[in-house]
Amino acid sequence: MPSHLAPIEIRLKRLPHGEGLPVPGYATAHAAGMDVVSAEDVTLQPGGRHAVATGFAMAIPAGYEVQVRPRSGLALKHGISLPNTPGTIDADYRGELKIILINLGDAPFVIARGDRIAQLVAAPVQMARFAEVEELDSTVRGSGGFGSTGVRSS
Ligand SMILES: O=c1ccn([C@H]2C[C@H](O)[C@@H](COP(=O)(O)OP(=O)(O)OP(=O)(O)O)O2)c(=O)[nH]1
Ligand SMILES: [Mg+2]
Repeated sequence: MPSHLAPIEIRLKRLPHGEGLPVPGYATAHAAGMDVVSAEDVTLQPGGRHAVATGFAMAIPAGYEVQVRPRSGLALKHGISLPNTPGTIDADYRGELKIILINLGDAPFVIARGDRIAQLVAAPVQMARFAEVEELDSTVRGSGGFGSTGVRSS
């Protein structure tokens, strides 16, 4: 296993209402995301959103984050997504992990406690700082953006 694939350890605290729920984990050997389940029964109306409890808090090692991503099956079949995807779990956050779900489908979506609702991807964080300057170096692109390279010539 390449060294960058060695798993990091994330301390996990089970909250009282997380009793009996599975620890988030990978469904297959090389899955990128750990499935996380709901700690509550909730119904999302079409267009509705809710911060769904997971029953866990965590302490991510400094220099890492956890990204919260939708599950494609729920997205495709039911229009269930995350309005803030990918959600960002900071290394210094000690509150409960919540999954902000939105129902983009046209039918109410019923979530039962224990249902897998999202997936968690651990990732390194490159810290940076801004150095304010008077002028920036010039490039071929310049200020072109937002589709500037997609314009057809004829
Ligand atoms: O889907 C999410 C997104 C965030 N969080 C928690 C962990 C994260 O560290 C904290 C803050 O998230 P974020 O920085 O995205 O939100 P904010 O609106 O900037 O709030 P804050 O001012 O608290 O940083 O909220 C979740 O539990 N689930
Ligand atoms: Mg923030």
